[in-house]
Amino acid sequence: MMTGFLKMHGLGNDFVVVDERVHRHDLTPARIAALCDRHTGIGCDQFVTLRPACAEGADVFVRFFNADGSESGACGNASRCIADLVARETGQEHVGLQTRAGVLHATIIRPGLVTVDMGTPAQDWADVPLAEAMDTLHLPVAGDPAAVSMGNPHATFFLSMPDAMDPCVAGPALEHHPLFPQRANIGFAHVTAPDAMRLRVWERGSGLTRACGSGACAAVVNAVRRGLVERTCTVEMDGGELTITWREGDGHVLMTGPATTSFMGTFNPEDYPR
Ligand SMILES: N[C@H](CCC[C@H](N)C(=O)O)C(=O)O
Repeated sequence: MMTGFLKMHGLGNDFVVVDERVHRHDLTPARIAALCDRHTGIGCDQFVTLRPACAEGADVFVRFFNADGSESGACGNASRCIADLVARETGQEHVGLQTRAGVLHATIIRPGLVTVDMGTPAQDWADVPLAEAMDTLHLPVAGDPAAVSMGNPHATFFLSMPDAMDPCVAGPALEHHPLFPQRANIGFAHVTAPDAMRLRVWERGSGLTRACGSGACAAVVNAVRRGLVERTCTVEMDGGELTITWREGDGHVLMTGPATTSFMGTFNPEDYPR
């Protein structure tokens, strides 16, 4: 049976979205990885499935998979895209997204521009599973990263020079470093003003992407904790900008940016390995 999909992106971080709210499709991790391949599949950074929500306040249950078929608890850019999609279907201004990391609340500012409340960051290194707490001395690159979970594990390196480190060189070794038993998304940030930074992210399971929403949230939280930026900060990535606010009071992280639909298509799952 043919399976329909939507191709969407947030700042060039691109997604194949399969709607399983009516029919389940036979999507194994190997099949997802094959579909994500840019040469022999559809091609995307993340594969997203939609199922009926079963949590209070949620309109849809969203799952995020990386290009290698592994699953992630969070994906900021895809969360904006799915909120935009549900809003277009229902006319709602507020959309609840059930994810593996909890229910996220999104607000449509206008079609194609969405704020997602990414929830509260987990405390520093404590919530990013580490093999040995705080032992960052033996990392393959120089630096003193800060780690935080936004529903998925992130480490941010703060660079004194813009683009001082090539994410494609440093990223893979750090992603797979024994320090991170669940692997990690690795951000390389350079603060350019009290309210602005440049960021590139080597993503766990997907490699270098043009933008990473949860990575931008993590970078701002880590930078605020180190006194490097204000609580509202613009994050410039290769694909464009997000505005991140780490709200005082309840400590929620708000991410605002675009959500774009590229095209619709169909594929036959049986053409891909199971
Ligand atoms: N691109 C996503 C992050 C995917 C995270 C994933 N690579 C992992 O945690 O394994 C974002 O916009 O937040």
